[in-house]
Amino acid sequence: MAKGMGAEPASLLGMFEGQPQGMRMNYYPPCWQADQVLGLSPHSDACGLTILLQKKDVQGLQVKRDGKWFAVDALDGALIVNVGDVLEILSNGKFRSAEHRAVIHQNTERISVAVFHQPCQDLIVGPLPEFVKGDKVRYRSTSYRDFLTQFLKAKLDGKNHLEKLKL
Ligand SMILES: O=C(O)CCC(=O)C(=O)O
Ligand SMILES: [Fe+2]
Repeated sequence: MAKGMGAEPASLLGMFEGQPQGMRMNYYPPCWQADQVLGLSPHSDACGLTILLQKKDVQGLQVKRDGKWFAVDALDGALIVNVGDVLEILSNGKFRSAEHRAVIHQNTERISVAVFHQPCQDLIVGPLPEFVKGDKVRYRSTSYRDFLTQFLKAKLDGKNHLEKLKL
């Protein structure tokens, strides 16, 4: 990904190599009021990259693009890769974290498994010079520990937690 943006691969690799990965298993039971509730509120993930496995044939993940929600096909055995907030900050906005949510169904349960690739908790996360180059710095720097704490403390609310870091 770094190469695609004209940066050294080592610039991003160094942030995530050997660092912890978190895993969350999401279980969405059927709900008779499925059209009135969400399984998971809109958010972007507070990590570098997320790799997501969905139970085959049961759609539920939606991503927001240009203000509209789009369903992501649940293909058998396919992994979905989502850009997280840390990658958006490090790349000075060249990569955008994916705003997403999960809907549920009236008669069918759904399961997904997300693996979050995180940087070291002590890392100061801010735009990397290689990604800023002639551009202006677009995000305030913060420690990953603080960013994650704020994210976990607040209710899921789209990309608001990231907006607060924008300059
Ligand atoms: O269930 C899904 O497809 C999405 C899960 C998710 O966004 C998450 O665990 O952060
Ligand atoms: Fe997520």
